[in-house]
Amino acid sequence: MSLDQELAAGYDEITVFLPPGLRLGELRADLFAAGYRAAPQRGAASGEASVPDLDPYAFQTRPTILRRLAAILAERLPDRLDRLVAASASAVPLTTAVALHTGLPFAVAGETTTSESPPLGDIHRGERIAVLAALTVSGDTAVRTAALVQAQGAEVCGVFTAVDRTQGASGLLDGAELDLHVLFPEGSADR
Ligand SMILES: O=C(O)c1cc(=O)[nH]c(=O)n1[C@@H]1O[C@H](COP(=O)(O)O)[C@@H](O)[C@H]1O
Repeated sequence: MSLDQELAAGYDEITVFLPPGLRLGELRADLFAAGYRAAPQRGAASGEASVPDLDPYAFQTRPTILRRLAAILAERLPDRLDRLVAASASAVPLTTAVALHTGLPFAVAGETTTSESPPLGDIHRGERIAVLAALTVSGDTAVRTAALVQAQGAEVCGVFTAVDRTQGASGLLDGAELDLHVLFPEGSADR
């Protein structure tokens, strides 16, 4: 059975009959299988040990994955949150899904976002905000987004990412005094 057939046949609802560990394990396998599939191999041309790219759109554009991801991430958000902010365009599908799941409004930061051109959508002074990413690598995008949110006078209550490629984001966010919450830290076993 192909990945497409398996995902189409599989349930995508959270069910009380599935233990949480199994639920997470199945989502992890589906997410990485979809994310690596179409992605090019970094370093392959230069002869270095190749590391596959992970395409955040490939796993977020499957409703069976996105719906479960949003439900699980929503459970991990802190209480008394006022808003979500997507750290980049590639975090918009996940942020939209979590917003629908929780009822929280959201704003979007993009590559062109600067202090003169703040994230799209409302952000109000004093709000408690979670920054959402589909994927963190160096953590730079998340840190820049958090700084822009803070520049609007809002409080960043953590950065939540579906996947961290374990290539430095936790150190960078630590240095910026931001809490990084990772659903799936990428390991060699995921490839
Ligand atoms: O830029 C990357 O290194 C990257 C590698 C990869 O495998 N997949 C991938 O999506 N990216 C990009 O990495 C961004 C986040 O990178 P950092 O800002 O370094 O955390 C994402 O928004 C993607 O645009």
